[in-house]
Amino acid sequence: MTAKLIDGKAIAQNIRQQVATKVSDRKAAGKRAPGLAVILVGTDPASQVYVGSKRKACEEVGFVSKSFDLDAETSEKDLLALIDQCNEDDTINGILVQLPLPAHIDAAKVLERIHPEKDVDGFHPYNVGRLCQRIPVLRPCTPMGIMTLIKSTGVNTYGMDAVIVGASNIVGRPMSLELLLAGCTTTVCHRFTKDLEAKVRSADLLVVAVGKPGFIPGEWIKPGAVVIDVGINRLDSGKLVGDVQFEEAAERASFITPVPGGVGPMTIASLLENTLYAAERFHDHR
Ligand SMILES: Nc1nc2c(c(=O)[nH]1)N[C@@H](CN(C=O)c1ccc(C(=O)N[C@@H](CCC(=O)O)C(=O)O)cc1)CN2
Repeated sequence: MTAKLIDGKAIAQNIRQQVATKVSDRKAAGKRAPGLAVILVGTDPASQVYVGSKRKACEEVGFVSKSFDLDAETSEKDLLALIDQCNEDDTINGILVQLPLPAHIDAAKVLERIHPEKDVDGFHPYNVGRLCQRIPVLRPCTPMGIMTLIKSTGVNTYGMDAVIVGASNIVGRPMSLELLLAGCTTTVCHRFTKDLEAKVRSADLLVVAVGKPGFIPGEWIKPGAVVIDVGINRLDSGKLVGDVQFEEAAERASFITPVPGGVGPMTIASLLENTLYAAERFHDHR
């Protein structure tokens, strides 16, 4: 392997430590611990794991974590009423609704109901619009964490050709806005993209978020490229792998994220940063 590994686990741990120190300073100054409401609808096993990790991370940094576990049959109306209640609650600084939601619930409507100042996932149209206009406030957690990883490499992103494979609302689209803000010329690829191989081969910086194991062959990687793999795919053997063929890609890239231990831990670290930011910027006067 010639690429340097970007150690997301270690970088995330460092952020968590910094957040914990700030929370304990707040408490020493007589301020309330930030509160995060984590809402899970249904019993999707992966969502249960992620929500469990988020709640544990909150407790470890000294936040107050409020858990709402709702039945898969919960109506959209009841979920919206719970969000209204959290919006009104002064002890809650951040509200997170774990995705995906069951099919009978309109996710866009639910995310739009969260008050933008408590939208620590950064999915509300207000916050996405702010990022689009180069005045970000609360930023979507996975792309925000990826920007922290890219910064840690010391590479200068200005003028880079960045290619993103995957155009989801959670990763691909906000990622394109982050990279544009960081001076990249950005291409977003999706299922209708023609000649994906040529686009990937042209990338100085490649972000892949499609959820298909080994989808990008290592030989497509441009020599010296920075490769960020967002995919987390569990094989029948139980092994976790990304969307990029890691060993082959690592022979060509300059920097690469591993799976696990790359982007995943940064999603939770960014959530903690956003929750602390929301408490300090919007709610300390209460
Ligand atoms: N409301 C949200 N829902 C979802 C988001 C989100 O940001 N907000 N993102 C994903 C899932 N996700 C967080 O919710 C998430 C995914 C992965 C990890 C992580 O730490 N992964 C580890 C491996 C964990 C494992 O063993 O499975 C890693 O990559 O090292 C954290 C959070 C969808 N929903």
